[in-house]
Amino acid sequence: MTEQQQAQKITQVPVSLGARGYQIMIGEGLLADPMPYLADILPRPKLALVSDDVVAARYGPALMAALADGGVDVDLHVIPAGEGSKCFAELERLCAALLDFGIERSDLVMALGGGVVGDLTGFAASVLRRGVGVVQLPTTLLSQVDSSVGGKTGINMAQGKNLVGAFHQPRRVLIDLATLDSLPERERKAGYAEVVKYGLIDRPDFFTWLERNEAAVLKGDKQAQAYAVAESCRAKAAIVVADERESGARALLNLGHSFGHAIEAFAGYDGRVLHGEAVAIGCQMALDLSVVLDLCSQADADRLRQHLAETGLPHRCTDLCTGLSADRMMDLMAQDKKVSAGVLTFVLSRGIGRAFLSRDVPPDVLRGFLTANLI
Ligand SMILES: NC(=O)c1ccc[n+]([C@@H]2O[C@H](COP(=O)([O-])OP(=O)(O)OC[C@H]3O[C@@H](n4cnc5c(N)ncnc54)[C@H](O)[C@@H]3O)[C@@H](O)[C@H]2O)c1
Ligand SMILES: O=C(O)C(=O)C[C@@H](O)[C@H](O)[C@H](O)COP(=O)(O)O
Ligand SMILES: [Zn+2]
Repeated sequence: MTEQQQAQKITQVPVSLGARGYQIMIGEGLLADPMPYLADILPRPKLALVSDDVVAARYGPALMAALADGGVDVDLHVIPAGEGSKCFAELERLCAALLDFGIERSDLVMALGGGVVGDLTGFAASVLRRGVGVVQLPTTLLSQVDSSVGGKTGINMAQGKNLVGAFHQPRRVLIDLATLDSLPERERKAGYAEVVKYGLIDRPDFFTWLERNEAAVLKGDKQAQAYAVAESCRAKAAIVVADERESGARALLNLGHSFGHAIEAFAGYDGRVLHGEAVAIGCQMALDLSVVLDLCSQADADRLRQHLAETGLPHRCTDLCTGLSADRMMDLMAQDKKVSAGVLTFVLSRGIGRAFLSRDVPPDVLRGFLTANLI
């Protein structure tokens, strides 16, 4: 770590994937002076920056000025904010803009924004000239703790979330905690659901820490945010390193997502249900289903319910998604990428911090559970 990084209290989390490995750099104010964290990987003094209209307006000018001061000429492409931009039309527009910019195979594209910008830009980078580099500059809590790390990229289809995509690891992830200060409260809470997910998967002590520090994280205490973001990145990196392309353990990161993605697809990607909100509901449903299957104690499922309620996150499907029937939910869940030979691999739980994968959920039990929890 350089002297400047030490002075600025930068936390580094490595994602040790050999030739595809990279550093996650976490600190406050990194985007105000990004060159020290990028100079070693910039191929030429020209790069493409992708953002959404909200983030571009707020953070684009200062970032571009800082890069210009460092001698880097930036070409900005702006997409409309919101989940609706994870679609073929925006992908095509972005690819055309990057080709017009003159993107070369050795170039880097920078994604400045939340998971929508990161997933779309990462996917474009994975296919342009069969693969150009991408740097993630995540500006939402969700993207800082989850989507910027691990290389999953993609777009949505009417049939389901992220059904067209690729694995494409970033070259670097720069997390500026200062950007969280302008994030709307609802978005902060939604991102917090993915933080809670890591506690539920395999970090029970982290879950206990979150129970005591959730208000500090959400209200903007920088020390608490730095710890929560770094611990989340460490949790995700450990799983990604063990199973980069989800042939096994990485599916644990999908805790709550089989239910959550079905809820998002039903709602139609129009902002009515945010990804993190759907994940909060999905995590609660995963633990409640585990109780029904006699795998998890009622006390642990209730502990999660209480934590989500205290946070102000939705935790019942009916909180956000009325009219979704058990049959429709089962149809939507059939599109889950964890389905093989027609059987869905569920992420279930034996308690807080004890998630595991199961292909043994009887369809009639699932139907009964959904019927009791929907509409
Ligand atoms: N690739 C992965 O591993 C992965 C992991 C988790 C989620 N995701 C995906 O991420 C997406 C959700 O990402 P998200 O929650 O970041 O949503 P988002 O990208 O839609 O951002 C949320 C909203 O906040 C605004 N915003 C962003 N940063 C801001 C800031 N600093 N200040 C003010 N406003 C700001 C955006 O303009 C947008 O309106 C979903 O599509 C989900 O599927 C992907
Ligand atoms: O990185 C992963 O692996 C995850 O599953 C992280 C999830 O939070 C994220 O929402 C991811 O995009 C879901 O992946 P998918 O393959 O189920 O679409
Ligand atoms: Zn997610």
